[in-house]
Amino acid sequence: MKILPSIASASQYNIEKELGRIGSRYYENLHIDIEDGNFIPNITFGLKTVRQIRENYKLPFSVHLMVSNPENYINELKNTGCCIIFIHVESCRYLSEVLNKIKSLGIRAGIALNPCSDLKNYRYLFGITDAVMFMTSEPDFRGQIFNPAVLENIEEALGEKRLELWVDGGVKEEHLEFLKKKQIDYAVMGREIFDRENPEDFLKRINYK
Ligand SMILES: O=C(CO)[C@H](O)[C@H](O)COP(=O)(O)O
Repeated sequence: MKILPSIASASQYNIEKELGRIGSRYYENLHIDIEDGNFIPNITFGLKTVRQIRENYKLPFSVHLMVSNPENYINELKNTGCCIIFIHVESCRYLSEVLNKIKSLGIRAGIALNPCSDLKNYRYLFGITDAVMFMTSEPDFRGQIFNPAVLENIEEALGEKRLELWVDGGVKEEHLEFLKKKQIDYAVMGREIFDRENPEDFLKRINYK
């Protein structure tokens, strides 16, 4: 399992400095939550900020669109070095259309599920989606406490299908063993990384042990 830092949980006042604190050696890509104040109440980054980070930072981005109408963001993200874009299953009507649009740009496409959504209802997308992300807490400032119950029925929902599995929300070091047992491939971590005195050392320790 690989750990990815989520820049939305860093100090928004000091993005450049925060990127310096995590360096670029000990993780695969930078996780960016784009939140629009509509799909969820909080607002994080706009596309202009994403483009400016791109100009000054070399690793790929995994982008998590926590927005209404994610289809409006896809073209703009084309040249920003995204390795994967997640759209929320609750955010638009025609999910397969948006996933195919992302893939047509040569970017991997994933579905993200809020804690209340049941993966079983999205099995029809298993042939299209490259990955599934489970929100392991409610998004935004709603406590964001890791809830293991979100992952209770994933084996049943997945059946024989082997999809790349991600988790995001409230993940702490103490949850990593449980997540490995659940065969999670990527765990996104925000506060657990950026609230540390030396986040780069932490990434080195958990990703390279
Ligand atoms: O910001 C978020 C949702 O709004 C995400 O949950 C974030 O990527 C992870 O943050 P944390 O690990 O601090 O819960």
